[in-house]
Amino acid sequence: MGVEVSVNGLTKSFGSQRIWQDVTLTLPSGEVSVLLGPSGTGKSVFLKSLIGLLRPEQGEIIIDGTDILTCSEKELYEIRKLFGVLFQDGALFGSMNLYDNVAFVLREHTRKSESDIRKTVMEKMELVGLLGAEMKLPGEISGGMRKRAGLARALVLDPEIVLCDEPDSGLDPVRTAYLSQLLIDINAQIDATVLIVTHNITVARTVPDNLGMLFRRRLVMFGPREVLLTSDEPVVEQFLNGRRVGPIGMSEEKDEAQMAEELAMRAAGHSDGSGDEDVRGIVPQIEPTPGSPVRGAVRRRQDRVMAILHTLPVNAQEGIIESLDAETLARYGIAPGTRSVGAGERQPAMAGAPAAPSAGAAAAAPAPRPQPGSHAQPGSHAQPSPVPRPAPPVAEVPASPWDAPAATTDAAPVDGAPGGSQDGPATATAQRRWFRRGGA
Ligand SMILES: Nc1ncnc2c1ncn2[C@@H]1O[C@H](COP(=O)(O)OP(=O)(O)OP(=O)(O)O)[C@@H](O)[C@H]1O
Repeated sequence: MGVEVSVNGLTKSFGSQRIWQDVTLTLPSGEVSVLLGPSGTGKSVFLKSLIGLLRPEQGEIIIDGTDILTCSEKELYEIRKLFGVLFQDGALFGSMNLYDNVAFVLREHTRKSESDIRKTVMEKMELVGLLGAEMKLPGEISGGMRKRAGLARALVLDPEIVLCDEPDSGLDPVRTAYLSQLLIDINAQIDATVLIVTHNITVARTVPDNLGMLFRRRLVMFGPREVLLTSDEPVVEQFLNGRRVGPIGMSEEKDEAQMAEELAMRAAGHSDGSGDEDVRGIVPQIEPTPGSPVRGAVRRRQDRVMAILHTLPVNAQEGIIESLDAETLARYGIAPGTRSVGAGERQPAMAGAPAAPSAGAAAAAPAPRPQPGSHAQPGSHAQPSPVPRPAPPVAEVPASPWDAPAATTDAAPVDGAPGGSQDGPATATAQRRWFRRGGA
């Protein structure tokens, strides 16, 4: 199984240009995560930081128990061996055929014999559907095939963590759909932890187990896919719908006058650049091609998400519960007809939330609260909101730049019922007991 990547309070600047700050998230072992964000928000910088190619000035990146920002060069070298990276352009050597491009890594970094190298290269070429194209040069094949070749090369050292920088860039929607399927199939095959950076809304909606978004130098949210896909956060809503109206502007920042003008245009019937329909909502996730191994991440993620279900926004809870069959619901002690089990978005964070089954589980909750020893500071996500926004999320949920999470919410009672009715447990402890009993 792939290793967990835990990022705490990470801040990166180039000179006086702050790229992002106080980024805290965990990529759970073996799961697929997508990081979204408008152009220039530092997604590629984030990927490069994870692999130690760039050095954030603050925070921690814990991989396999090692903080790569403070470890020795030798340790970093070892940690890097865990990674396979698919760069935006495939980063293939133009003068080498695909076979040699893939073999290059093995020749450089291992002492394998040529016959062993051949075995591995052909295995990876088969995995990405390129058997028969080994002798072609990168310039002789399509963009989609180049991506596949780049992926074969990324997989050649059997990585435990796979980073993909805009795997869809330059691909048409059909090739993108094939590549999305391939990424899921590969995850099923090798059970690696995968992080994909993209702007592609379809990829974001259909591929990952977890979704996050960078905007205005902050991680707006990170958590189970259902949280972002049902979010009312204006910046998430705008991005997922690909519309002009919203906080994201052409050059990222947008002033109130422009916002007002765009709203007036929309009210007057001008298209805002999106389709008519709001595309938010939980759509089915791509499953491995029939005949592939079962994705180990699915069951692990289900256990993890169900353990934190009560902390998620109500919309996300409802979507998750709806997606489960009666037998699965029963396994988690959720009674038929239950729509949600926690006060979610209408409530502050619950005191002493139940222990998660693994470090990854807790950390993969959206924007976990800063822990002792973490560099993230309470309230550090605070930023004035330029637009009216819906009710604030729970402190454990979106680390939104629009919210100033109250440092004291940990101790606040939860006085709404699971599902938001008025007669439920009055405290977090009571709610936990209620959850264990299987709800109302
Ligand atoms: N090595 C570097 N030195 C100085 N500035 C850099 C460096 N690398 C990236 N930047 C700057 O960091 C910012 C974020 O760049 P990055 O490529 O990470 O954005 P992105 O979100 O991946 O964008 P896109 O979606 O367009 O690929 C940009 O302003 C870029 O110019």
